[in-house]
Amino acid sequence: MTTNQLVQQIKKKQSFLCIGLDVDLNKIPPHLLKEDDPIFAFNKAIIDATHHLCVAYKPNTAFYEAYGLKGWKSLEKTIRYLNEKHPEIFTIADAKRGDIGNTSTMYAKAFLEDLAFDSVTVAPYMGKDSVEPFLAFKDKHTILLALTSNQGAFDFQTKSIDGKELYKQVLETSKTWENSQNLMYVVGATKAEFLADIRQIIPDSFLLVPGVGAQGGSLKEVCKYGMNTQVGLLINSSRGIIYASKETDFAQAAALKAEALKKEMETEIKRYLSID
Ligand SMILES: O=c1ccn([C@@H]2O[C@H](COP(=O)(O)O)[C@@H](O)[C@H]2O)c(=O)[nH]1
Repeated sequence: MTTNQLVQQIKKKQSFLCIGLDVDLNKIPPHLLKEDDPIFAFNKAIIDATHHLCVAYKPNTAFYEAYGLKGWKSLEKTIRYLNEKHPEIFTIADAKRGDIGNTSTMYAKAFLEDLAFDSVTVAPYMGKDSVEPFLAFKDKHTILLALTSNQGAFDFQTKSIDGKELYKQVLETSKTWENSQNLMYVVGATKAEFLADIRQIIPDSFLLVPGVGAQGGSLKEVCKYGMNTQVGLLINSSRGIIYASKETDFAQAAALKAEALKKEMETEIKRYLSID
């Protein structure tokens, strides 16, 4: 999917919501455990109930890898279902990969070619040759960890080296890489106050922003400092949406949570932009 197609979806739906499909068998409604593939049954119900409210889905691959081959099959069924039924929706494999060049090429093939996700999250710390293999895929996106939502982000990412914070060096240096137009960046909603500085360096890039909902980040603050003329934000919520109920109404309950966030997004779009 091109960035332009993503922007068109945001305008059409007046939403920049990304729903995280982080499926934990201990948290899903017990009646689903009788299904052949409880993870896929859960995801399908959530997707069917929420697809009109969001522009992206983000399965975190850890929640599938934890269940071995079965989990990988559930991930594959989920992405195939999304690509077949809702090809207009942007898909993110939150896998946080990155390795020496030839290994990164294999990771990129796995997520962008075989599973056919639109994007994959990548850690920047092995540098240019570990990220460029992902960037080589046309109309696919590499979402680089810039400033993460967790407390540990302050251990390294905000530390100054030669007078500049490491996360800023990641942003600046990555702009010089081949096919850098295919880059997006992860910035945690819990770090909204950093967004003004971040926008000075990457005014036009899309940001994937996890951390609203369960981690307590503020959607309003993220929009205040992070929205650009094309919106430029995909705000993710996982647990805050998908685990709204453990009963048979779980998908409807998830849709209500998603709708509440989407309404807030509509307000923010109206506040800062006049897109239609
Ligand atoms: O900085 C980061 C990078 C990734 N994540 C991931 O996003 C979701 C957040 O889930 P919630 O349940 O809405 O808290 C999850 O998959 C994380 O691994 C992040 O939180 N922060």
